[in-house]
Amino acid sequence: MGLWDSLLNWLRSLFFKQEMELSLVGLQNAGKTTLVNAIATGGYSEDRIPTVGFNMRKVTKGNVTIKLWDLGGQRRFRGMWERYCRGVSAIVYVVDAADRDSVPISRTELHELLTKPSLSGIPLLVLGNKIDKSEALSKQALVDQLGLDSIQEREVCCYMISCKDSVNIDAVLDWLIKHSKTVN
Ligand SMILES: Nc1nc2c(ncn2[C@@H]2O[C@H](COP(=O)(O)OP(=O)(O)OP(=O)(O)O)[C@@H](O)[C@H]2O)c(=O)[nH]1
Ligand SMILES: [Mg+2]
Repeated sequence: MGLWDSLLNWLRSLFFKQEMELSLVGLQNAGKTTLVNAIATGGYSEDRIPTVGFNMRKVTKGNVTIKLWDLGGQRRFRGMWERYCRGVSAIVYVVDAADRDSVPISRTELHELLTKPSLSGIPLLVLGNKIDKSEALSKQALVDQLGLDSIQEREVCCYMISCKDSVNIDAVLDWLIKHSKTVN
């Protein structure tokens, strides 16, 4: 980026602050918390520490502040997904694309969530994670198996990512930032 562009960006950031609130949902072990870490610090860990209830993280990227609700994906926590998805700028639904047996359950939970009237119209970003694994589904297979084409009256986008190898994390951030709201 040239000096002139940097200066413009800096001036812009003084006047326009963007803010957004997001919820990350999806089954346990999909990689939601790992994604939050990838976005926040670029770090990756093999540790598996299930989220109990939820965690809130604030991440600032340029002049955009992102408030992330990282929700627990185990069955006992799924009932509270709706509450934490209300009023967010976007719902991010993470799927383990390499765990083929779990995809039908993931589909059911996603469509169940989207029937809630309180969440109507909220943009949906579906992320097929763990594409570094050889058994991961292709994007088209995931889109078909999740029934994404049948979702109406909201914007739906799908990316295949790997938190482990940092594949497409930039594209996710770009999408998120495009969906943030200017607050002043
Ligand atoms: N191979 C591979 N493993 C990953 C990737 N992303 C996450 N994992 C692993 O998947 C496991 C679960 O990740 P978490 O981020 O804890 O999953 P979660 O969706 O937050 O799970 P809950 O909090 O229980 O809902 C961890 O062992 C991660 O290291 C990836 O892109 N590739
Ligand atoms: Mg978690």
